[in-house]
Amino acid sequence: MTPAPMHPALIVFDLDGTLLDTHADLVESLNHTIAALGLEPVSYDDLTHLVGQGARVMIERACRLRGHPLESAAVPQLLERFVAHYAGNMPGHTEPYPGLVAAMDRLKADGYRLAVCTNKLESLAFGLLDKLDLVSYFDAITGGDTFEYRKPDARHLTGTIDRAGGDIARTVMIGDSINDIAVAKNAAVPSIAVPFGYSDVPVSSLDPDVIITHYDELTPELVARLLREYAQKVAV
Ligand SMILES: O=C(O)COP(=O)(O)O
Ligand SMILES: [Mg+2]
Repeated sequence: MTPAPMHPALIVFDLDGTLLDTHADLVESLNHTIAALGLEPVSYDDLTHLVGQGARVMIERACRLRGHPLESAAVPQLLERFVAHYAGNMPGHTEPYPGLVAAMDRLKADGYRLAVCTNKLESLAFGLLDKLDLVSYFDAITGGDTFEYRKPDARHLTGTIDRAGGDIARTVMIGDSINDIAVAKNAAVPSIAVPFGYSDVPVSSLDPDVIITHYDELTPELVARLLREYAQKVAV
């Protein structure tokens, strides 16, 4: 009997703080948004506590931080202000992290598929990756509004895997913060954490399977080993 063809292995990336260093533009657009309410700007240090659940939650958290909790009716207009500013300035100061593009080239040359699973709005994620000429690397790009659920709900990751034509048993999730490692655990997928993003706690405390400090470490061999070891661990 001919064995069933294996799905190509898939690497699913978080976006903000993982693929791209977006912090300067997030802070700028957030401060532009809350300035409409006369609130003092937030800083990069604040961002690690504000980002993670998409723009709407980031705006709500920033206003609360500045002592101005929002009525829910006020949110849509502020979200619109944020999106218009952010989309109008893309790509701004945003850049891929060092070594990312070379790592993606290496993995694709080895037959890996790549996808993005972010809590950023899908249109902003797609638009930003497009401005940076990175869209063609990915078989799927899903955002916090693509489905009716988002990270850390396992279905955001499993839905991304389906769209990318991947197989959950041959998928690795890579991210910078708690939602990414939690979604991987919730979906029973191995995780890689990067410490250069926007986590408000050390990534080691999130208990990822591997931590890489630079994309030079993201090799086909590392991913293959991680998939092998995770499968053995689950089988025990
Ligand atoms: O925009 C956010 O709040 C989070 O985005 P991320 O999931 O790509 O880190
Ligand atoms: Mg992130």
